[in-house]
Amino acid sequence: MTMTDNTVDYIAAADNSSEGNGIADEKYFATSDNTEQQEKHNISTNDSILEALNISKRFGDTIALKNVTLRLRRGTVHSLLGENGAGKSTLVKCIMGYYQPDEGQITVAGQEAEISRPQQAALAGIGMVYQHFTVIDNMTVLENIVLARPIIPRWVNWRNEAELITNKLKDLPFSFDLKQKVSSLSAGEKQKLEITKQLLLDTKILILDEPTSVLTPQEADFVLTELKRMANKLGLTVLMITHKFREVMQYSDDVTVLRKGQFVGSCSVTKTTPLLLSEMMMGEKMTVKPLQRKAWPNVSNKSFSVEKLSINNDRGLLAVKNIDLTVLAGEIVGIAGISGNGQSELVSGISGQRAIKSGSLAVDGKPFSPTRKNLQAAKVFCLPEEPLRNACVPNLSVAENMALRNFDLTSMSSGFGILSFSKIIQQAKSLILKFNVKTPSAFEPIGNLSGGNIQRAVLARELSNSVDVLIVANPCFGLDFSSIAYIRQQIMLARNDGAAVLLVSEDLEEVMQMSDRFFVMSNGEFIMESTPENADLVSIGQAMAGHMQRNAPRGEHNYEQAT
Ligand SMILES: Nc1ncnc2c1ncn2[C@@H]1O[C@H](COP(=O)(O)OP(=O)(O)OP(=O)(O)O)[C@@H](O)[C@H]1O
Repeated sequence: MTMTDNTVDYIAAADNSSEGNGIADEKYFATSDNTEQQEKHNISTNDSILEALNISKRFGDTIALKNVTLRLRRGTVHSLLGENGAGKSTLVKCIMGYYQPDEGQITVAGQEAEISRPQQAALAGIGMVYQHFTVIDNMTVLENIVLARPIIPRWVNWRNEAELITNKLKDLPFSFDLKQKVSSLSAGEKQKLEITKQLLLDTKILILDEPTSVLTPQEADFVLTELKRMANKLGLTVLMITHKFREVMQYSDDVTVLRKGQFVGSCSVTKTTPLLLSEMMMGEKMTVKPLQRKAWPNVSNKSFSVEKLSINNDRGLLAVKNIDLTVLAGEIVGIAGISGNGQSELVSGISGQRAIKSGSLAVDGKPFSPTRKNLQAAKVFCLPEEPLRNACVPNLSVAENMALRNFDLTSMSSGFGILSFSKIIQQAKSLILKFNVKTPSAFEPIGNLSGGNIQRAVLARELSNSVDVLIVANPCFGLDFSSIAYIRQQIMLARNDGAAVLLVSEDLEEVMQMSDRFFVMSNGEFIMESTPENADLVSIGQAMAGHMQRNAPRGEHNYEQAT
């Protein structure tokens, strides 16, 4: 086994090293004897609770997984790392029975497991918490818990169920009022309910897809501490897809890295560092350029403002309550907050996707109505959250999606109002190159791209013209660190070029890093305004969790006692 001095003891995948696939690197791929290496480096194969062995999966021409092996030790937290498109979701979907691997084998507790449906995974003791909530808002906590079972009885004795579940909850870390409607839970509570649903199913192997993305920093620490305790003390096994090195280093026992659909390495976290992990993910040393924030740019671009704005949610209830906001040209104004506090209604309202109940918008001081035509004329662009759902047509090609903003302009016509497909393809090819979108071709349906590449494609479309106002919502949700660095860089460049940028984000770190000033939004209102230099994470976390009195004077934080 060849190791450089500063290289952690990576464990090699069975056969990858000999295939000359472009990933193999001596320091990561040292031997073909996987078992021997694992035992040598203290990741004993004897206590494996789940093994996904030599898994391959192809979608048409795309090789999503090639000969990937993952071993989970009983009673550990195991992180699965990889760039966007590395194959993490495909691997866990193969384990959960959503996909059938083309090759390979899954074993649970040493026995080969036939998992062709998620229900079979549940019966084998494997449960998953997805990146987006699966709880049903209109039902109670109790109803959601019972409905999560793989087999639901025709007749449910709700009184007995309530008693049974109340008793079981005493042994679990999160508590709930079983009669409470899920719609009234915060995002953090919903996430705890998703985890609890699985734990109550007697799940032995819990798979989590970016479990902390909707949590405040304090909630994230609490949830991960509890899961690690349950793993190390009670024998639960946790597999966590994450892009956050802090979570890997602080809360995981082992880590496996995938790159371009292939196994790169697996080791105990005590034997690695974030730098080495990033190198394993990227296949090269990553140098993330620090964000270059220009001193207030001297620009003549337009500002964006809203006055006394109120917007209803889908149920007709007031979600945005009478807010005032001005974003000047050349500044990034952040809006921090836990999801479900009016941010998505705000973004959809000001970008013309939802009716405004009352109040007004202005660009450069002039009244503004966000119709498609006006957005184009005023150079207002938007990167909404979940771009696949909110800014794309999944079955249309990457090229067609990239042309959604300008297909009806004369510049994209071949004359007589006829669409020019060659111009659409030409535009896409140049944007794919410029924004480094990884896609088999411009003709690929955009829905087949990985999350990060969909995000890049939409950003490419929105930033391809000169921008006066840019509205972005959770731009880096679910992205790997290099895509995050890239997208933040692009947003900062737009600001430096004079765009007025409104950045709505549930990622506090992002708001603090990017904003010139920011608000915290809770229950439809701005309850705090500050600059990143003048605020601390703990106070903002408390404000986000709603433990701050509304309408506190600027810069003064009046907290109710945190519960
Ligand atoms: N249903 C599908 N049809 C076609 N291609 C797919 C499909 N699902 C995934 N892929 C492709 O397989 C590869 C792996 O995707 P996957 O979603 O597993 O990556 P990931 O590591 O989970 O990425 P992300 O972090 O962005 O979620 C990507 O190239 C993706 O475009």
